[in-house]
Amino acid sequence: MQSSFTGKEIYQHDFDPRAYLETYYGAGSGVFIKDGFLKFVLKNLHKTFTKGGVKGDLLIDIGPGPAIYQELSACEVFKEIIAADFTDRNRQYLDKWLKNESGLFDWTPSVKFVCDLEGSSGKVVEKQEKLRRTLKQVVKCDVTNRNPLAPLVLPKADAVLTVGCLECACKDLDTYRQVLRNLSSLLKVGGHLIISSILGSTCFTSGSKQFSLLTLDEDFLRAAVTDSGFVIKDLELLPRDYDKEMFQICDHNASIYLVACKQKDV
Ligand SMILES: C[S@@+](CC[C@H](N)C(=O)[O-])C[C@H]1O[C@@H](n2cnc3c(N)ncnc32)[C@H](O)[C@@H]1O
Repeated sequence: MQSSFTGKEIYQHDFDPRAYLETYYGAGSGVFIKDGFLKFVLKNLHKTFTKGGVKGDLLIDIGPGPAIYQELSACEVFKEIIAADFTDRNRQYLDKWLKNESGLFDWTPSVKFVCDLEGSSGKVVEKQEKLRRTLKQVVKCDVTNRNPLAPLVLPKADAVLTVGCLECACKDLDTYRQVLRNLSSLLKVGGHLIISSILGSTCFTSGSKQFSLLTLDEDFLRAAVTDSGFVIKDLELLPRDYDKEMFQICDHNASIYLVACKQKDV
């Protein structure tokens, strides 16, 4: 299995958006459907953007890949969402979704799940149109840059959301700590950082290609987020029985979801 770091250029060249979505989110057979990760993240995002009180003008979604599920709850409480990913193909895929082009991956099951959580079952079409109105821009991003969105300079955001990206983008724990500071620079003081990551794995497979994962654990994340000038407001763990075909496992087979509030720049 892959052991060396597969950086951003490998994503640019080898990461196939559709293959990734089918493998991990495909109805019934998707890895994240079967192991409960998708519902874990959707339930926590719903909690964060309702009872959790996280809302505002701007949310930046860092490393969305071709996925939109992670924005379905946020689009009810943010005026604007900006999606920011490194690869051209992922951004192009999101742009196609925004244009409601035919033949794209069908997110209906995830949209329905979120509508059910919101007590608005049957509003699947309206929910997707709401997200299409709220997701205003899809921009290039490299989280290892001090300004991850350079050359774009945005107003400070009320929230930065990142799911399953940082463990892919960082070659080591020091880089991860620096990336947290980079993401913090995008946020207002009092703004929220929302991270969901896979713990305890070194590699995943998508479209027959292997991509490295920085091996993370709860203790490291708690310390790194706190040391980056945040106070952790919510932290949930999902013990998972990873699909051994798709992931190379170390230990701590779990996923984490955390919400932290920015106290200061560091
Ligand atoms: C496993 S995918 C996560 C996709 C999605 N967030 C999800 O929840 O399934 C990892 C993403 O990280 C992005 N990525 C890798 N290196 C990056 C970097 N240096 N800066 C920004 N994004 C990066 C890739 O383009 C890819 O879209």
